[in-house]
Amino acid sequence: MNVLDIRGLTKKFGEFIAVDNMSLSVREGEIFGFLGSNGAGKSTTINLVASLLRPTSGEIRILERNIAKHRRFAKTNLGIVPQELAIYQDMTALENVIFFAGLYGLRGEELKERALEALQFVGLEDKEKSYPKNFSGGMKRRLNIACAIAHRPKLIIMDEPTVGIDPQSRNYILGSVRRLNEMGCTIIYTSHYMEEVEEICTRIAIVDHGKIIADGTKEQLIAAITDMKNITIELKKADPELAVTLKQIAGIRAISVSDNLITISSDLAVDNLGTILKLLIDSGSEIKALEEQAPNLETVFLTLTGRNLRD
Ligand SMILES: Nc1ncnc2c1ncn2[C@@H]1O[C@H](COP(=O)(O)OP(=O)(O)OP(=O)(O)O)[C@@H](O)[C@H]1O
Repeated sequence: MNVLDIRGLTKKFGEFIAVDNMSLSVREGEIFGFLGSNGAGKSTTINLVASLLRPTSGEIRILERNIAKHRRFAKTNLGIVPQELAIYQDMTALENVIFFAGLYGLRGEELKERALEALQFVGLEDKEKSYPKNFSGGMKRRLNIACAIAHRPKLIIMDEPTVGIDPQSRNYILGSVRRLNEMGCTIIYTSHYMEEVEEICTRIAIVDHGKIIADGTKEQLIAAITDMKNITIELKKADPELAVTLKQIAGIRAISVSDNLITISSDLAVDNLGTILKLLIDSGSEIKALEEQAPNLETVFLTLTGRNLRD
């Protein structure tokens, strides 16, 4: 069964098209990765699924029911972990979870039990009476998750839940995504961290300019570009202008320069390493490391969008 179906979804802000005739299905039991660089349209799509925005056109179905016609059904079956923390600083951890779970229709003892269970799930059971203003970034993120899952939704959408937190909390959150999935939840996970998506997602969609430009398992996505290679070059100092000159070299399909790292997606069949090296040396660049690898998910993203995920 499909937990989510998006058909021909478009969202315009004035003349600007943020989501462009998007179609997508997420099946029960998947951990579905939604990958896209800044402004690709991920949060707008999520806000449309959450009914926080109205589509310009198109249809969204949750568990095969149109969300515009079955608002209550959609709400009770969906849990959203928003990108921006949505918690009240002047309410205790438990009060926060009770407040949000209450919005989904839970009441009385059941509400309190589920709220305590959700706090336990994210490892904050001993913090029920504490105020989030005293929490670390990672604890606030975990509380944010507890608020979204206490009503036991079938579909949970997490919008970059690991941004700016310590590695321990990050691992805790990734572990909880897996446990939620094992308990029967379908998860949509958006992230800027390719390695997280590679680690936990069973299927991945790449979003660019409001469209899904590729969709499949990690292996399927990589198999589509086996004729490519990935070249990474670490320089003492990388000038973004280098991308423009490197782009002229035969075989190079896409380049990204971030910090001191140049990532190149190139045709496997073209032997261009010598030309690349000569150009870098002629430009006065100091090369610290150079590596040629088989394509990975980063290469797929770079080849298809022409950008690095974090550009
Ligand atoms: N309310 C709005 N009014 C006008 N433009 C908007 C509005 N909301 C989003 N946009 C634009 O729509 C595009 C898609 O934004 P969106 O937030 O969906 O991207 P995203 O993929 O979630 O990016 P990020 O990773 O930065 O969150 C952006 O260009 C953004 O500026």
